Amino acid sequence: MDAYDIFKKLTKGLTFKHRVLGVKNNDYKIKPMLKNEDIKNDIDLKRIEDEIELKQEIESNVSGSQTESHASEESEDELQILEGVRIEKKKEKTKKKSKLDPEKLKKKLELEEHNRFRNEHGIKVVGRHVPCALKDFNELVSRYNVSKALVDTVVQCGYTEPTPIQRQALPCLLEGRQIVATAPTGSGKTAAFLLPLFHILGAPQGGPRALVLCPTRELAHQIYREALRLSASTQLRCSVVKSVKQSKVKERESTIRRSDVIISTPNRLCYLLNQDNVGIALDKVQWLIVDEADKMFEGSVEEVDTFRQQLDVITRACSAKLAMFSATHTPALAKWARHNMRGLINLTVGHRNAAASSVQQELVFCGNESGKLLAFRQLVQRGLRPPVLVFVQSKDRAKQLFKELLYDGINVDVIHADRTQAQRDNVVRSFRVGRIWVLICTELMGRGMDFRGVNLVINYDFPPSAIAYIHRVGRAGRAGATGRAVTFFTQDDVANLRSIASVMRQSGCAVPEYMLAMKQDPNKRKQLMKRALRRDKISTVLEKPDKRKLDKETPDSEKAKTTEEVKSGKNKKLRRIENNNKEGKKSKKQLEKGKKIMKKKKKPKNK
Ligand SMILES: Nc1ncnc2c1ncn2[C@@H]1O[C@H](COP(=O)(O)OP(=O)(O)OP(=O)(O)O)[C@@H](O)[C@H]1O
Repeated sequence: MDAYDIFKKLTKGLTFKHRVLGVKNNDYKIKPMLKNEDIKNDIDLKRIEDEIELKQEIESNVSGSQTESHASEESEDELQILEGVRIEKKKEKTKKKSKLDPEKLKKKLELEEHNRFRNEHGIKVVGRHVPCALKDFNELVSRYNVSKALVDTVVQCGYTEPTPIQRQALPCLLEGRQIVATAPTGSGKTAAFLLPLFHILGAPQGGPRALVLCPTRELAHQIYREALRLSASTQLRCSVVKSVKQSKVKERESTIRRSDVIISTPNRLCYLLNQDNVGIALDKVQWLIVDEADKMFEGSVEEVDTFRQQLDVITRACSAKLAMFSATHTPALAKWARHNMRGLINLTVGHRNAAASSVQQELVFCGNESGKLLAFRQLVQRGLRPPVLVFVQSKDRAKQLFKELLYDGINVDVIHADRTQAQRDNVVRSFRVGRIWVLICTELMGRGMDFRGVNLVINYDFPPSAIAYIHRVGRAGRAGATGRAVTFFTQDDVANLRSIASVMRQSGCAVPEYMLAMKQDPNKRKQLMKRALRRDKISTVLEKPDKRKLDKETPDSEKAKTTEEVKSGKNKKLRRIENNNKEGKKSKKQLEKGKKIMKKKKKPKNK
């Protein structure tokens, strides 16, 4: 009888749940007390291991529960089976038993249920002790003691059930957790941050006690309108920081002091904070909400007077909790949040950095600038269903396109930074009520703007980045509606074509394979982020070609020909002057010179 046989006899009836020797989490451990030189026994132990595994497999197939009871019956702490080989019962066994504690099991099942619910709504969370998502708005009353009147107002606004971002962001903010929330365009992020504020602030006290920052004045006004709607049942005072002319500074100061919630661009608020004669204190601010948060971290750290620096000024002026919201997420935002937000919860709905799946997207190759105008007019001919948003890359191009379309018989208007605030407000209002069918705009309107019923977005100029694309096309297909986005592109736009094609593919739209396989030049893409591409003027009137562009694009042979032509043109001119001189005719310059001399001569000497 060898060692293996003895071991087999002694361990009859015993079950080894996991592999023994060298494997973690085993219930029993064989502690080799052998000297290193005893190799034979070592080999035996290996064999024993394999045998035990096999036995265990067979036993568990016959009766799973029986094996459990066998193991539990064994009360000895240690089994001396061989000289030098000892089986030790692991102390962790009692711990494992406690895992089956009914309380813990209940909690575990509940957690699994919450995760399943989140998965159903495409919600992903990263963070510690994340509050569970809301089933419906009434839960706000039962779980968080939110006033019934506030919940009723929400329902009156037509919000019958919470959107996924609202399901998860509302409990987080109501439990005082700092969050970075990323959810698709048009998915109700505004209400997701306004509602908890109204509950937390309770009765009006002034302050201000909550700040909402966003990148544009238009968006600030839109958030303000939504805040007025949702806070109708409360006495809270919400204000938007309007123009900050020197004459109005004092007026703004008192409005801010009396308000509970302030909505502003970082720029305007910083301007007021920097005024010597203005005493705005942000020390009472409890919550700082940043909408379109990733926009605040665009550009490099070295750049001056950026949103990032303005945000730093504001966060230093108040010791508030932070919540960041956007449809897109960037590494710069993630880094800042990691360093500045304690107990952070990262909350994502759907795919990060994806276009809204409710928007049907297509790419149209137009060849060149005149091709774009032609493609646009073809779209109009086929019939546009207003309201339509048309994006161009600069205010000059917005003006040019407006001039072209003005007489095309469509109600068109334009909005850009060169228009006065009153004009901009007027245009937005007219577009909302349907007086304007086609609105030409720049990146100014790309983020956050919520125009009900926009069913077509035309990217007349290719977006400078995939992030800009996601926000632009997200002006259509909002709040559960469907929409369409058409993006024109020319040979000049290939730098960003692949990334935008990937975004389209991710949201389920058809894109040609070659676009996804294209090489991308990261330097060119970075340049495009800083400075927009130079494009030919939008015009049906033939213009002189841009000489600089011509020089770049014309091949050398062609260039030589062109230079020859220019030279011969110059020579022709010279020849004409020469001929004129020969014939005794004077050039214009010569005539003017002569006139001046004559005038001098005519001046009276005795003055
Ligand atoms: N629970 C809800 N049920 C129905 N509609 C809702 C709900 N919550 C918000 N909405 C509506 O959805 C639309 C889009 O909301 P909102 O502007 O807040 O979107 P967003 O996520 O901030 O979009 P963006 O990323 O473009 O800024 C609004 O018209 C709003 O009234």
